[in-house]
Amino acid sequence: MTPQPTGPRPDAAPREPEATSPGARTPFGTRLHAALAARGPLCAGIDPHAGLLHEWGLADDVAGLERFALTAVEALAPVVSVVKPQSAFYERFGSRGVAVLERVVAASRAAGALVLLDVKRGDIGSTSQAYADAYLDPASPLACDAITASPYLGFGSLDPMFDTARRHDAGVIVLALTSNKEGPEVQHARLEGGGTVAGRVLDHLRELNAGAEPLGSFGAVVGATIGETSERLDVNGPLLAPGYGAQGGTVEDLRRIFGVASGAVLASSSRGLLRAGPDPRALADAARRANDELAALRP
Ligand SMILES: O=c1ccn([C@@H]2O[C@H](COP(=O)(O)O)[C@@H](O)[C@H]2O)c(=O)[nH]1
Repeated sequence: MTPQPTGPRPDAAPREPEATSPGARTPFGTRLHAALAARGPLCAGIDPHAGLLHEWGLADDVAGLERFALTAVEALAPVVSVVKPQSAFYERFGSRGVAVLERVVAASRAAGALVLLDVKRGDIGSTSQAYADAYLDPASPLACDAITASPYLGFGSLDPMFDTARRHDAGVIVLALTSNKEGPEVQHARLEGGGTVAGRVLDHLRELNAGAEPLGSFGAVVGATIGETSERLDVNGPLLAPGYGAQGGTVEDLRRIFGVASGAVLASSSRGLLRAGPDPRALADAARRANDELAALRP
């Protein structure tokens, strides 16, 4: 199958208000706050699963990947506040897959969406710096607005990412209470001084975001599927909620879990949304419907 051009189609749906302020020195949290108000809380995951390529009538190869990902971007990036490509689905095709990811990032930003790259990086500090240079420095070919990070080498090992993000007005969203059933084994573990591992991550994020207005740039991943939690989720930063859609999380779950912090929620759906394709209009309509139902989260 021949990859299609990514420019706007003459019959494309009208674009929602601009989510970003290109070129402006504006912190990620401020840009996200404006994007949520302009376009709503839906974060569109662009995850080219082999099964989805098949459902769309595409081959599970680089040409299929490119067609799938760029069609999804063309349909969704003009509509949603944030696009979240999951890096693994591009990396599985090696350097040519990563080249497609670079185009996904560039085309999404050109269409006015913020790009949160889901890479869940975390390592010793010196390597964390290299990850920060790869994803958060505008000079890098894979520079994004924000990335996901894993704190399990110790929260402080992510400092180079936070410092680099501050320098370049980018964001870092850290795993706290993930949507998968295996997460609690580590995240609910109790610390010697009291509290849980997840609670400590949330405390660190609250400290990093102290005084930031209207929203800090350092956020937490808290799944829409976690059920009940007694953790304080108000970190004055973005709350990325994967698990909405295909994993079973609903708007009601989000309201119950996040309560007063619901205004900072970015509800992420990948498969649930992408199954509306390959028709770009059907994809864009599915995103609008999701944003309409998620409007119940706004204060
Ligand atoms: O706790 C987490 C953290 C990240 N994810 C990622 O979000 C999407 C979910 O995809 P769906 O198709 O909407 O289930 C995927 O990229 C995961 O890697 C998560 O699910 N849970």
